[in-house]
Amino acid sequence: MCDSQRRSVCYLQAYQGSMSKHTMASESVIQTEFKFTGYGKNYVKLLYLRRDGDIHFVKELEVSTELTLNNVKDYTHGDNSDIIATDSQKNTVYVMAKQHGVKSAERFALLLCEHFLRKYRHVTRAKVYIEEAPWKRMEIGGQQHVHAFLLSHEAKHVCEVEQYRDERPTIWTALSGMKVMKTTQSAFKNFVSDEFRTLPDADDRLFCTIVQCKWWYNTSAVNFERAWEGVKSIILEIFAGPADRGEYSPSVQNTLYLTAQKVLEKMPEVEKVYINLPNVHYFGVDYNRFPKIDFVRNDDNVYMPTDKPSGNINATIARKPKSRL
Ligand SMILES: O=c1[nH]c(=O)c2[nH]c(=O)[nH]c2[nH]1
Repeated sequence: MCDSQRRSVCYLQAYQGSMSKHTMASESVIQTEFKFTGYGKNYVKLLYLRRDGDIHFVKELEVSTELTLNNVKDYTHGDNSDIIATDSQKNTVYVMAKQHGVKSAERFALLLCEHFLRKYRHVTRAKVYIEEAPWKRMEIGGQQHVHAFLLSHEAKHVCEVEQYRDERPTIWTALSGMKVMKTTQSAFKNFVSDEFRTLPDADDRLFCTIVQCKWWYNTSAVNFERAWEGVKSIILEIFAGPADRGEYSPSVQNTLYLTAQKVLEKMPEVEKVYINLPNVHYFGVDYNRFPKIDFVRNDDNVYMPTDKPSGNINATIARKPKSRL
């Protein structure tokens, strides 16, 4: 059981323990223990528009809320008197967006958690998960448009804030669905050579992946928008290397590690990073299988793109605690 679950069980057990015997609905049937409860509204859709003169800013979000209460009488006794309806949670999202604006998904999630904990004393935990639609300002004639936007499918930005009463919030952000490819400067060789191996050593191969990266902050004093763009740039720079010559990768594993290391080096506000780099395979077509065709000899290559199976390579890497010496 993780720390946060343990905390919740304590809250719930404290309440169960304080209930008088004759109110324990389940007593005559079976003894039960609540491990966890949570309820909220999923995917509340919201478009926030801010006008700064002629220049407009948009944030389109899907917000999911979840609350845990200091009692379980709604579950055990059908007593709804402490329930903050999921409908009211949805309304809260719209009210807070209008009152405070949406500066970033993370800031808005922090604001909502704080609000739920401050307003309702019987809420012991609040969690807000947000997915952001990737609107980008249009560029027309090389100039940024003041009020026209294009939905970019480059990468998805999601985040989650979870906060227990009297504790600091835990905040993570993720970037996902970013498909990248390089056509050289990737190799894979010298791996286990036994009776199961058919894959030859590759000195020069094509490397394609769909990046998923999730990172945990150690503070809320962060420019979240800039941090997300910062992680994205690091991922691209490590993957691609310098524009004129690239960077050699001996394996997906090594590229993944170098990326995580750079994120932790460049961003002191990040404590831990998870990266998943599926190895999306492109198999070369074997033209020796067409002996009757006289092929033009050239250096061009033809591949068969495959979506499944893909290699699954991931790691979670954290900052090492400083030794006290
Ligand atoms: O970079 C790679 N890592 C692997 O673990 C692996 N396994 C495989 O078949 N191809 C690759 N490529």
